[in-house]
Amino acid sequence: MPSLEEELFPSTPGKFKDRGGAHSMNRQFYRCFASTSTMFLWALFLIALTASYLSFQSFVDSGSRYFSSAWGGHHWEKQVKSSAQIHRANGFSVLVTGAAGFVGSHVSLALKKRGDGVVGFDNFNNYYDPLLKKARKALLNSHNVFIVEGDVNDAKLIAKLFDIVEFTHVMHLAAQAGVRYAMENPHSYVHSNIAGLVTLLEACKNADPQPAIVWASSSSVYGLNEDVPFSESDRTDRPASLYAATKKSGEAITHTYNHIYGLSITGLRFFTVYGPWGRPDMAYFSFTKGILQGKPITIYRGKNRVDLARDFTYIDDVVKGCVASLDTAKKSTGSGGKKRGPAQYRIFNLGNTSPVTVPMMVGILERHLKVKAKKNYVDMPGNGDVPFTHANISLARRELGYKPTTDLQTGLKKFVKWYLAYYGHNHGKSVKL
Ligand SMILES: O=C(O)[C@H]1O[C@H](OP(=O)(O)OP(=O)(O)OC[C@H]2O[C@@H](n3ccc(=O)[nH]c3=O)[C@H](O)[C@@H]2O)[C@H](O)[C@@H](O)[C@@H]1O
Repeated sequence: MPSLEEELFPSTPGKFKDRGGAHSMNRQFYRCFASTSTMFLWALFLIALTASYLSFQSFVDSGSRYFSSAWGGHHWEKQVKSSAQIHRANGFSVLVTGAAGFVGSHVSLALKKRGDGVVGFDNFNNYYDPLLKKARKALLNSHNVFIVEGDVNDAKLIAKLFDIVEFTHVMHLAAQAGVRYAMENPHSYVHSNIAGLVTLLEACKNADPQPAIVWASSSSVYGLNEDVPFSESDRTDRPASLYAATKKSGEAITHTYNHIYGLSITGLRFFTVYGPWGRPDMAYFSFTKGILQGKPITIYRGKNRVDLARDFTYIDDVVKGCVASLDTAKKSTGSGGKKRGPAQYRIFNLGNTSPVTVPMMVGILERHLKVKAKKNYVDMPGNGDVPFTHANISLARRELGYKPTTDLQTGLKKFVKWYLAYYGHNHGKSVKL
C-alpha cells in the first residue's frame, strides 16, 4: 500500500498511476482533510517543503559554482592573482578562455613564457577526452598558469575575475568546436558560441578599464563561397553548418559590442589548425589513432569524386598570429559600459595558403607512422562540410606580420612524434579518444 505522500506527490510524474479513478481520489482527499489534526500536519508539511525549496534556491543563487566547479575564497583568489602577475615591462594581463583546449593551451604557454600574466578559464567539458584537457592543464600549472574551472555562461564568476584582476586583454578561445557534431548537438553551439560569447562581452563591456578582445572565429564562415583564396572581404552569409552559423553570428555580435560600447575586437578565422596536443575529434588525429589500431578510416569525397582539401595550419604559426593580434590590438575606448570613441574592429584569416587534399594528408601520416591505412572512401554526407578551404593571408601578413612557416609534412611529423610519446607505442589500443 503506497503512503499518502507517494499518492499525492509521485516522485516520477511519468509514473503516476490513477488507481481507482477520479471518484476514489476524491474519497481519499476527503478522508485526508477530514480531521483538523491531519490538516495541521499537512500545513506543517507544506511549510517545511516551502522552506527547503527556498533554501535550495538561495543555495543555487549563491553561486552556480556549486554545480560546475568550486571557486572563490582566499586561496583561490591568491592563485588567480599570482597567475595574472606580469613579469615583463609593458606586459599584458590576459584572460584566456578555453585554456585547456588545443589552441588555448598553446597560446597561454606562449604568453606566460614571454612574461605576460595569464589566467586560464575552461569548463573541461567532455566533447572529447577530458583527460587530455587535464593533461594540458597540468602542463600549464607546471608553468604557473592557473586555470579557473567554469563556464563562459557563468556571469558571476567572470565578473568576479574582473573584480580581482585588471585584465588588459581577453583571448577568447572557449567554444563548441567541430563542424559535423553540430548536427548531433546543435544547442551546445548556441550555448557556447553565442550565449557564452554574449556573457563574456557583457563582462568586458562593464569592466573598467575595458580589455581588448581577440577571439576565435573560423574559416567555416566562408561556407559555400567559391572564390579562392578566401579573403576577409568575401561573402560570409552562406554558412554550410550550424557551427559556421554560430561563428558568423559571433562576428556580428562582436561588431555590435565594438560599435555600441567601444570594445576593441579582433576576430581570427582559423583554418583547420593541427599539431601536438591537438583535438582528438579532428580528422588528422582520429586517422592517426585508426591507422595505428589497424582500423579502417573513412575518407570523404566531394561531388564527382573530387578530393576534399584543407588549408591545414600548424599550431605554432597560429599561436604567432594570436600573439601578434594581442600585440597590435588597440585599447578599448569605453569604460564601465559607456563608449568614449570609435574602437578598433578587425578580422583576419590565419591560414597556411597551401591547401592539401585529405588523401594526401593520409599519405603523409602513413609515411610518418610507417603503417598503411585501411581506407574507406565515401561520398561526403550532407553534414555541413565544405569541399575545400584556402586562405588569403595578405591582410594578416601586412597588419600582424603573420608568416606561416610550417608545411603539412613537417607539422604532421611533429604531431606524430607527440602522439607516440603521449599515448605510447602501443598503437593507442588502450587509449579512449
Ligand atoms: O577551419 C576551421 O575553421 C575548422 O577546422 C576544422 O574543421 P575541418 O576542416 O572540418 O577539420 P576536420 O574535422 O579535421 O576535417 C578535415 C577534413 O577531413 C575530412 N574528414 C573528416 C572526418 C572523417 O572521418 N573523414 C574525412 O574525410 C573532412 O571532410 C575535411 O575535409 C575544425 O574541426 C573546426 O573546429 C574549425 O573551425
